[in-house]
Amino acid sequence: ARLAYSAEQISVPVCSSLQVPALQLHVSKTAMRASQKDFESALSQVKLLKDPGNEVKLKLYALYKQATEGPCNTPKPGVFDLINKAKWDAWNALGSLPKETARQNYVDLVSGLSSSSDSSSQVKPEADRKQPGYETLVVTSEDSITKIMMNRPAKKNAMTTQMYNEIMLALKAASKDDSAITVLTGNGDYYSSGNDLSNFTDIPPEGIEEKAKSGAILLRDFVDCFIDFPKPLIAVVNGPAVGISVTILGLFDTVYASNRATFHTPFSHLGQSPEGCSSYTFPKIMGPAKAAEMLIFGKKLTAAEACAQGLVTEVFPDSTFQKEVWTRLKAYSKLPPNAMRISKQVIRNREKEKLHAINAEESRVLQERWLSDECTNAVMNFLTRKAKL
Ligand SMILES: CCCCC/C=C/C(=O)SCCNC(=O)CCNC(=O)[C@H](O)C(C)(C)COP(=O)(O)OP(=O)(O)OC[C@H]1O[C@@H](n2cnc3c(N)ncnc32)[C@H](O)[C@@H]1OP(=O)(O)O
Repeated sequence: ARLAYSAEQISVPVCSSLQVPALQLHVSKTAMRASQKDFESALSQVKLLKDPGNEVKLKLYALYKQATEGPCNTPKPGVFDLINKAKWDAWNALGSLPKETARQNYVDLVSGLSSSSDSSSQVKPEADRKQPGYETLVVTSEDSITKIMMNRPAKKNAMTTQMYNEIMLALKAASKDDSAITVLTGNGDYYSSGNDLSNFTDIPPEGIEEKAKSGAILLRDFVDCFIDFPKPLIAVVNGPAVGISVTILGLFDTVYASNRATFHTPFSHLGQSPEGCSSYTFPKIMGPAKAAEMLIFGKKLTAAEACAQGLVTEVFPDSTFQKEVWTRLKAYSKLPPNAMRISKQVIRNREKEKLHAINAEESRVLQERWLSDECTNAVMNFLTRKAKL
């Protein structure tokens, strides 16, 4: 019955009954001097507040009636007269609360609502809301949404070792913060161009084998964070996506894409092999034949194709992408967070162990691939391509 009340249904009767001239208030003279002024000012203030929701409006209604008329003195409305019954119940629940106390409680409630609406209406610029400690990301939390934005637009958000580590940190923090949902997105024209190929040039003194080994550990830890992430995880794919930024999409709960986005995993071209659990999630999502075309032959999909094949949830025109997606996400973020988290667990938990094993295997195979001539030549070709032009 509570859910059946719209804000409008409640607000009309509650607000109209608040518009009672102050002179009609039957309060004692001593109490009047101190708090009638406050009460009157609270009555004016309440009209300026943002809709505080039905529960608060019922409290306000009950306190107002108690303050002005005393204990509930009208017959109980019928069971199907839902709104009037809820109002009557709220008033009746105040029992024999003295009028003065009810008036004071009303004033306190309005004052609390005013200060919280003041602070929530002050929208800070993104720079102020930005969480500190990240160099390759911009991480912000508001409206119960933690947004992790890859922030190397000049390099098409290519993922450096530092970015992998920062994304893991941000995901771990988001899993414990009070946000309901978490979003990964990219700054600039790309979502991400995948692994930063210059990662391969940073060879430690212990040699290339050690580099491949630490790369495989990093990859495994990184993908594990996505497998284990406990809250709804949404990719807002603002532009083209390449390599690992595509493969991990199979571990997200929802993928929204701009119609400018493309999805490309050129592993064979790079002498590499699939990661991000895509060797399992892609055939499951799109069937083995379509998955093979992407993962073995590097076929690039448009956003519409990726959506038709189930990798993308919905595609939006680029001109309205941000507005439409964030409006929707803000609405989703208001859903009960525990229910969303539990639903995700029910959907994902039985696969977790399998996904961890797949991740370990893919990382092991890639570790070997990174030492191959095919991979070394492809990476060198990319890194020297401009010099050759
Ligand atoms: C440890 C975990 C490992 C996980 C294994 C992951 C595997 C993968 O992700 S495989 C996929 C790797 N990515 C690629 O192969 C993409 C390589 N990049 C490109 O093909 C192109 O840059 C492009 C198609 C993404 C964009 O082309 P274009 O519009 O022509 O722009 P530029 O090439 O001029 O790029 C601007 C700037 O950014 C640098 N850059 C872009 N992507 C990467 C990258 N993935 N790695 C390193 N650098 C990248 C590019 O070199 C340009 O830099 P400047 O020349 O200094 O301006």
